[in-house]
Amino acid sequence: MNRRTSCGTVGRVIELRELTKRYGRTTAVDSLTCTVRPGQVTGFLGPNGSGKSTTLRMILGLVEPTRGSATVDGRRFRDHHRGLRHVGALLDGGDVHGGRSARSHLAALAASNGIPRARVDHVLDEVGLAAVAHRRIGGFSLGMRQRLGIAGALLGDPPVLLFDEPINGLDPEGVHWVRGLFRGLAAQGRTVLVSSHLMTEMANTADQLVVLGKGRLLAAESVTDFAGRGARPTVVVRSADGARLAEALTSAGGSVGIEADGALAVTGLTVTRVSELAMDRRITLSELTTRTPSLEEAFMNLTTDSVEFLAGEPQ
Ligand SMILES: Nc1ncnc2c1ncn2[C@@H]1O[C@H](COP(=O)(O)OP(=O)(O)OP(=O)(O)O)[C@@H](O)[C@H]1O
Repeated sequence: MNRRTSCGTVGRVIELRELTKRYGRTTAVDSLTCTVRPGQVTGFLGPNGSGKSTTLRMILGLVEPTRGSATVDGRRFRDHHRGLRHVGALLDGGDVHGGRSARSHLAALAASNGIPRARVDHVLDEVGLAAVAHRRIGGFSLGMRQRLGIAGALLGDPPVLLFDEPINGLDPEGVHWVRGLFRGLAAQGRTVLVSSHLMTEMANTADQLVVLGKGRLLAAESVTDFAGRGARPTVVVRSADGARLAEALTSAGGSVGIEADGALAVTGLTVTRVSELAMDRRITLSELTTRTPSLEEAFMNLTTDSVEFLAGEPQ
């Protein structure tokens, strides 16, 4: 990657304090308090409609909070006077003038933000659009528009970067590229906040997670801690004497479910305890393993109660 490590790039802390936005009777963001730190990629996760975009817009001063505050480096975005040179953002990749070329779009953005023109070709190169820089944006694929939006965010070489659903429309090569880009930006000491409604997209990219459900903070912790807390490991145990085993496990305080293939799925007891209980009763086991929930399962467990519409639910 051909990036300057310039700009005295000391990343900046984003602080959200009791941040709240109401639209009529809808509370889009509800008393959100959290800190997003430099030098790491923070995944901003939540189901559709959980308030991610509204939060990003409040950080950028595009939406006025009903209550609370969103600051970068201790000040509101609009008090920084450095615009795109302070915080770069991809909000909606499709939201550009289709009649312009990629280069003229970025040149106009550079001019209105006091950014040197040389940055335009630099970022076009960085996002892989140099060869199509002269083409009209109207003919761009969704993936190319996303890349252009990312170029716009990088244009001011800012210490703070916000990306709203940046992976939408990117092909697998694009997804791989964008992950490396985010990690590289964080390694340079920048603050990188990336929203997504899919945990799988964040699992290999983010160091930290901020998880929202119906506008409320559900979790703010490292990916590793999140993976460990989502649900307790399940002990999977199999025996020809399943009914007697299930009874022993239940009376010892375990919760026992029966899998489609007849194995027992036990929570609330360690694998050692399950083994002891079987031995005490001389029950022979044909399988004894533990299953740790995937990040995706942990995310689903945490957010299921806060999705706006569940499949199959009457609307
Ligand atoms: N301008 C608006 N007027 C009224 N309601 C709004 C407005 N913007 C957002 N909302 C509502 O606020 C809630 C949060 O929306 P928001 O777009 O911030 O969520 P999100 O997590 O970004 O969702 P998605 O992943 O679908 O983009 C939703 O219920 C949405 O309908």
